[in-house]
Amino acid sequence: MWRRRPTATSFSSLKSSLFFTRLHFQQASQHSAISRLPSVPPLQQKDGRCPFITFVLGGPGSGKGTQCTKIVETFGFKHLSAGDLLRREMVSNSAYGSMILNTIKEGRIVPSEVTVKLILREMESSDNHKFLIDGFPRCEENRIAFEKVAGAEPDIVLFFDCPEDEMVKRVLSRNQGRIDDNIDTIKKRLKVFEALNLPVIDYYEKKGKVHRIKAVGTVDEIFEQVRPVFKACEKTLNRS
Ligand SMILES: Nc1ncnc2c1ncn2[C@@H]1O[C@H](COP(=O)(O)OP(=O)(O)OP(=O)(O)O)[C@@H](O)[C@H]1O
Ligand SMILES: Nc1ccn([C@@H]2O[C@H](COP(=O)(O)O)[C@@H](O)[C@H]2O)c(=O)n1
Repeated sequence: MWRRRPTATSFSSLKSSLFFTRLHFQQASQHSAISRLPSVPPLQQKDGRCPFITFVLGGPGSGKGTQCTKIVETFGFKHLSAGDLLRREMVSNSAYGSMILNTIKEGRIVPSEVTVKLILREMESSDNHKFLIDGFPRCEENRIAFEKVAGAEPDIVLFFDCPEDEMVKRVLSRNQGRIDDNIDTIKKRLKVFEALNLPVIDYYEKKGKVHRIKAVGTVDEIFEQVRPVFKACEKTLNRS
């Protein structure tokens, strides 16, 4: 369970949904607008612990979800896939349902207000303090909104670096009935990844937080690059 200090800002106190939606469509002006949001004190768990946050990034089909499953098994993290949370919200009779459906179909990015709220709700209801936040932040708006609202930065960022042709091949053979696993949407998702997600990776690279994983080879071979990243921060993982 999580507790926020009394001064922490919640979404309800952040201007309005319209504010975030407008930001989504006005990438150029978003940074100055979001940067005016008040910062909040860092989230702390009920037992006084701070969460260990890993952002898991990479293009569509780069293998993020597959590797997260192995990290959960080996290191006991809680896996939060932003895409899964949005798909669950989409089919839950939520007011956001049709907006999420259309956005995913088009390979675009759902406004941060929605996604950050879903992620924080999961974090707040978890007893775990180690989180893999998979497929988030997808753009600078996501990143800034999370950092402002959660009052936290990731401890580390994993970037699964995979050639485009391999990502396309994997997505097209995933066969899970996803509405965005078709060639037209994949092309759009790849463009969005390059234009909006790579700048986030660059941002964290400059802060020395990115661990770049060459995401080719078998699942086990790739995991052998991932394992030492978490081994190296075992002390921090068990911090109190
Ligand atoms: N190393 C690998 N070699 C071959 N196939 C893989 C590998 N890793 C994952 N896959 C397969 O590729 C597909 C995409 O993997 P996964 O769902 O983990 O990617 P993702 O990055 O989470 O994708 P998305 O962002 O689209 O949700 C899955 O069918 C998965 O089984
Ligand atoms: N932060 C995010 C994450 C995802 N989306 C939308 O969901 C789609 C599927 O995401 P996966 O991570 O499961 O591939 C993605 O293409 C986006 O439309 C989002 O908006 N914001």
